[in-house]
Amino acid sequence: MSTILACSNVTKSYGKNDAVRNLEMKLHEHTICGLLGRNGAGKTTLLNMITGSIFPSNGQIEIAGSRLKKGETPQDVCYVREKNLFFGSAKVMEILQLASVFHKNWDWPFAHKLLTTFNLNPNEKIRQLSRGMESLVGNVIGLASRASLTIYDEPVLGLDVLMRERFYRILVEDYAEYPRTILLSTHLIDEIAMVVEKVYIMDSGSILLHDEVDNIRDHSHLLMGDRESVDRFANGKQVIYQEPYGKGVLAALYGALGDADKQQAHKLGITIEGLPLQKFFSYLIEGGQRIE
Ligand SMILES: Nc1ncnc2c1ncn2[C@@H]1O[C@H](COP(=O)(O)OP(=O)(O)OP(=O)(O)O)[C@@H](O)[C@H]1O
Repeated sequence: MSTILACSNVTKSYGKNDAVRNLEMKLHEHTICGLLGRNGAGKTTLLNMITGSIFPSNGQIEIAGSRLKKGETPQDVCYVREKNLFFGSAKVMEILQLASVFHKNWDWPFAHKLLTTFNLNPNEKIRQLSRGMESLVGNVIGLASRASLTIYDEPVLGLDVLMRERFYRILVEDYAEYPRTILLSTHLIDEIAMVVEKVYIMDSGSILLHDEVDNIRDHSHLLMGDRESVDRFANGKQVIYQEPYGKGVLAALYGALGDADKQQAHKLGITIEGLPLQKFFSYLIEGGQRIE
């Protein structure tokens, strides 16, 4: 599988603060990925660098094998920002017409169909739209562009549950027909767990963990039991977080557990549960461990 995006040792500093620090990241062609991180983790800064809006203080970014130069906007990349930069006085259709010029794979019949699906009036002015409707205009552009690399920063912000589900469904269906690389940055983790194949978890400007969602699901476990038993069981395993729980302890563990482990846990009176992605994310961030 070829690499569409490679960030090597990327840092972006603002004064003494690094918004992104020594970040390494590779995205392969034809995957849907999630970028997760709490407020201020550096996600938007990273996306702005990948899409050429700002330039790294250090390191390099390659898109489809070409090193991104200062002031350059990468070709065949579509960036749907959290805060769109659309002109308020422009009509929805005018915004789409402008976007279509920049994307060689733009699909007009699909764009028209999406306007209907998302209940958007092409003649309405941007300033007359609700927050959710404005997000949807960005999402129509992201979908209809069919760019080799499409990046969404909080694409479902302000959308009701019906529209969120509709957006995710169309994204997955269209991706199946027109495979490309899609990166979704969001705080709504459990929602995208159904959509993405791989996640990148970011904290304090760098990637704490990247893995397939299925791997994370198989490898993340929540243990509950008395402290001594949990400590014994967890010895030699990767504990990402621990806290007191009633009279005992609760521990989040990352790694494969076989039948022998499960039998041992049973003997020790330890209960083991799976962890939803959102919970795994919280424990990983709280524990602050990097997983290689
Ligand atoms: N132009 C700027 N000047 C100074 N500091 C900045 C600037 N842009 C971002 N930062 C800082 O860099 C850090 C990362 O910000 P960034 O917006 O990338 O985070 P984020 O992960 O996108 O957060 P959120 O989820 O809240 O949108 C923050 O501490 C922020 O204050």
